[in-house]
Amino acid sequence: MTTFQELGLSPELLQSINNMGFEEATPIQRDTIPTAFKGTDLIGQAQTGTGKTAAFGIPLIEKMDTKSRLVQGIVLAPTRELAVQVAEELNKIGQFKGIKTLPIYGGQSIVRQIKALKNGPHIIVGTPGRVQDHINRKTLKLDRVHTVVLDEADEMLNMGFVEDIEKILENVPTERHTMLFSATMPKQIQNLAAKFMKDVLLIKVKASEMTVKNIEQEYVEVKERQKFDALCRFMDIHSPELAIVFGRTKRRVDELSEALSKRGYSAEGIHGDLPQAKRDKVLRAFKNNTIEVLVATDVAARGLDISGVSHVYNFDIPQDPESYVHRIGRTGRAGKTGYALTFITPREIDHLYTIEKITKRKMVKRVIPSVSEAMEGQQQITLEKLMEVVEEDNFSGYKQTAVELLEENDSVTLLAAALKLLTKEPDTTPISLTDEPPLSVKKRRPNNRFSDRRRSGSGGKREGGGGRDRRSGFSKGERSGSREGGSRSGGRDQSYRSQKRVREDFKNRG
Ligand SMILES: Nc1ncnc2c1ncn2[C@@H]1O[C@H](COP(=O)(O)OP(=O)(O)OP(=O)(O)O)[C@@H](O)[C@H]1O
Ligand SMILES: [Mg+2]
Repeated sequence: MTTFQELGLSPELLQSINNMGFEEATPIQRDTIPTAFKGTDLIGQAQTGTGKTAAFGIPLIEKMDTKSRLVQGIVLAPTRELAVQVAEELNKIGQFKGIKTLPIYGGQSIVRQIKALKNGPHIIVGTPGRVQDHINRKTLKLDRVHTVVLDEADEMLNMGFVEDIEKILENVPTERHTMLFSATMPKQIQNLAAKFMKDVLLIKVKASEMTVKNIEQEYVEVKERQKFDALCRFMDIHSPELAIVFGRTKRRVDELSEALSKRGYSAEGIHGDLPQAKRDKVLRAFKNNTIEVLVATDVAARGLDISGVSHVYNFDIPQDPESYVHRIGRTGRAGKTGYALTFITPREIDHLYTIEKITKRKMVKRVIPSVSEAMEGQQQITLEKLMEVVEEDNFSGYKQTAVELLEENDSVTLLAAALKLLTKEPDTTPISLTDEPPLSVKKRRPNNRFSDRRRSGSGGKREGGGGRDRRSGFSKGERSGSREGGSRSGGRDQSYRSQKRVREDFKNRG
């Protein structure tokens, strides 16, 4: 165990870390913070949800000069929501040192951002498009920046972003400290990264598997037409606290969230073609538990830290193993348990093997639950809710009516009727979902992945690895306004009940 004190943090940072409830450093924090303090360029790779943000955030903030009103540090992130989330975390870490971090991203009023930039933030967390926009307008100067971080570095350095990053870095002094972080770091991206750094050190937290152990991973083979009913049945059985359902395209997400709502689930969709205000609203509702199911493109696959996400459903198989790792990493964060289920159509089975090979982890095969199993699942949920009310013992106003009812009916009949009333029975409301063709082999390859993004057509538009840019389907009109797109967020605590439920689900699946 390594404490933050042992890592040599200043009293101000120790105070904020303590306020944030961090008791000990995670392995990536333990391994990277001392190296970062020395100013060595590094690539930090560790599994999803293991505290990479603070691993770069702590040294970044320690290096800030509070007396200066110039921007000294910049963090680049692939999506808007992730930029916001990272800025929030940095503001927490820098709270007692008086370090101000400002997120700047597309889709938000540029005038507001220009005003905020004049307030002298020490650190900027931005999406590449909007950062470039401010550089061009001369509303953001990076000539005093001494530390640069690329969060989700492999995503940032893919072909869709690399030119933007190069352009931004041209504005930063060459004498700088650069840090790259991600849960995945394909070899070719590591090689590319060397171009941006000096004597780079790869700090990789050793793990036998690429995904965290506490995420239960399963798959189910389904025909395209069976997918939706299968999803509903699985969700009825699992009863997720919060679930993310990933679809391949924007159209898919729209249709899926509408179909789920029709069937009585509390679901909303998020993707890069939605106005930023809508994206913010949906994500806020998900974090507040106002909605229980977030249907998303890969825009929500990277970095988002929403506690309470107990289940991830890959309704469509991800485009590549990296995307799989990040998608399922939205659950099972900070040591919590999680569950991920991937739908595979018969022609996509090879993709499953590739994912298993790269992640070094086998998924357990499931079969589609029957209607009666789904029904049992729902009854179980009703029972749990009922027993909670019984424990709360706050229903004396109903007792007289109960006594009267029991005079004319037997208790089993009454209870069964009440259970029926409370149970969400399997619903067969017709829905409309356009078939998605199976993922083809060539689209999986990282090098093709990016050109796929550029090619994305209108109907079933792909979002690409993060649904960000003109190249990833974030498309039109984002040059000056809302170019990058994307999405991520911050968190709550998973309740005991949901954890218990997850565990019980695991047991039920045997
Ligand atoms: N030392 C710590 N002790 C306890 N919780 C921590 C610690 N460090 C970070 N966390 C919390 O763990 C959660 C995950 O952290 P973070 O989002 O930085 O993960 P990540 O490694 O960047 O994941 P991803 O690869 O998905 O981006 C956050 O809620 C964060 O506040
Ligand atoms: Mg992260």
